Amino acid sequence: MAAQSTIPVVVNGACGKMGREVIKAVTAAEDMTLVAAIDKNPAVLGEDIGEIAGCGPVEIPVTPDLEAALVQAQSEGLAVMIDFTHPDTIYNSVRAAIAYGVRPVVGTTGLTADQIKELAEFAEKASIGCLIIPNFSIGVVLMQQAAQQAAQYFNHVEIIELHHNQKADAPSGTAIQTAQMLSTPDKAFNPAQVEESEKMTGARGSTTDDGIRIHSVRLPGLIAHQEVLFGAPGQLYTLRHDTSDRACYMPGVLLAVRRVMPLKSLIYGLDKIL
Ligand SMILES: NC(=O)C1=CN([C@@H]2O[C@H](COP(=O)(O)OP(=O)(O)OC[C@H]3O[C@@H](n4cnc5c(N)ncnc54)[C@H](OP(=O)(O)O)[C@@H]3O)[C@@H](O)[C@H]2O)C=CC1
Ligand SMILES: O=C(O)C1=N[C@H](C(=O)O)C[C@H](O)C1
Repeated sequence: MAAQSTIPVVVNGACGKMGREVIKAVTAAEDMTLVAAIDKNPAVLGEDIGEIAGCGPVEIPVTPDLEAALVQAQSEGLAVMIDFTHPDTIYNSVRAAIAYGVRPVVGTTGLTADQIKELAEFAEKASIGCLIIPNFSIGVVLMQQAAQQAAQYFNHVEIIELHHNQKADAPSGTAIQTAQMLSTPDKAFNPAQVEESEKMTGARGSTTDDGIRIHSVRLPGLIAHQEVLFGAPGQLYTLRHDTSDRACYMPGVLLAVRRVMPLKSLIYGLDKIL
């Protein structure tokens, strides 16, 4: 069989904040062909997704029918579904893509650890690559790696994530992944110094099994930001990442589309494919 010239791509959640950036990036990528743009907003169904994304007409109408798009993509070669939708629907969409032989590249956050495990088993059985990437920006990977290093030397750490107030899930996928990356067997963070009592529920944030605190802020005016604060007697070490434009995620998204093609199982995190 002749090698395919471009990667057929389905974008799920195409009309959303991330979806519109992805449409611009995919249509500009020479090695990818946009096959379908899926969204559920009735007001935009049938409209040209290029017009909605602001990159000019691309003659792909917005449709709500993910399954038909997966069938079409699969018929055009080894295909990829990029998903930026909603925590409530992402599990079923990933299962559907794998069932149709289409490789999922998942930016949508909010999957539970159990769901990720099940999807990994499903992808493994189907021998289909799948990437779940809580954050596609290189700056966040570097912040997480610096935090991982610092966690070897500090016993006290709290994460503050700050996002726009349209965000459905809390804490952010990035904060959860960051906390996971700091975990090592046998280490409990933030050993209590006094007996604390919360006078308002949630004042001290949520706590991971190994004691890392995560605090979530939601405000208009924010995009996506995270601080990792390490404390020790006499010093504070603060790492911070700020997103000022969602374009920052696109190099990571396009890299993930290329990297998922030869995979036969699920990988979690951009750091694993750089
Ligand atoms: N991994 C990463 O680097 C990043 C991840 N994200 C994550 O991506 C997700 C989307 O974020 P964002 O773009 O800001 O959100 P938006 O709400 O702006 O966009 C989501 C889009 O998906 C549509 N949608 C929701 N459910 C479905 C469905 N079942 N089928 C088809 N379309 C659907 C929405 O339609 P409607 O408006 O009608 O609901 C909307 O158009 C979130 O989970 C967010 O946390 C965001 C930024 C970066
Ligand atoms: O909803 C967002 O905006 C973002 N979601 C991701 C997350 O939950 O970590 C990635 C980034 O923080 C932007």
